[in-house]
Amino acid sequence: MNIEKSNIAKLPTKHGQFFIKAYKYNDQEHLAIMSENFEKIEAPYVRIHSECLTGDALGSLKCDCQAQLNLALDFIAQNGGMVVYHKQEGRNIGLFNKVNAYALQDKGRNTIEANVELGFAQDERDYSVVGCIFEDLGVKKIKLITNNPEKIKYVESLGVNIVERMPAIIEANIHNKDYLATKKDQMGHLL
Ligand SMILES: Nc1nc2c(ncn2[C@@H]2O[C@H](COP(=O)(O)OP(=O)(O)OP(=O)(O)O)[C@@H](O)[C@H]2O)c(=O)[nH]1
Ligand SMILES: [Zn+2]
Repeated sequence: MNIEKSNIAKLPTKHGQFFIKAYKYNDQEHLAIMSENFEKIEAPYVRIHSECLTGDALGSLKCDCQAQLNLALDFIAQNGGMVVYHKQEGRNIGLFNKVNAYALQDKGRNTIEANVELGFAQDERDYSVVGCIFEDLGVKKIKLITNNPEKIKYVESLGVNIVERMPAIIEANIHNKDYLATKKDQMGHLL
């Protein structure tokens, strides 16, 4: 396992106080964003949040990422847990390719068709760093915040016990309703 771990630092945010720890893994840098009481909780809430610069930072309405991230940070600051900021932008095709995928979506392709037309699978994410982060932080039992069955499957494959699944459902808008429908109908998301 080729993983590099940073020291832990404090991160005060508008959502609450957190600690952060960075990980370098296969040329990508990821973050564990932990509530202050994280280590004392037997089954912490965990959100694995895949990077979406257009949503997370720019407030794009084409997806539900920023709202999900805000929901998770607010909830975890209050209830204890961790957000893994999984830096696999665009379901791991990268920002450049995601912009090209968006350009194809402007011409009528859905989120899956656009990926495939660019030569990618519908979802190129690899969650193995999440397993390394769980191991590093001694995570054995969690309450997982997600609608994505692939994330549930991955966490279960680690032998980590999911004692509860908390949905992360955001109200649709006119820009993301087709995207959310594709996730539900064709990607099996629990929406
Ligand atoms: N390639 C591509 N990636 C996208 C698109 N829209 C969002 N993403 C990326 O998809 C990832 C988020 O995936 P989502 O399907 O919203 O959510 P999820 O992480 O699979 O599941 P949840 O845990 O339920 O939120 C982020 O990496 C986004 O950058 C798109 O149209 N094309
Ligand atoms: Zn997004």
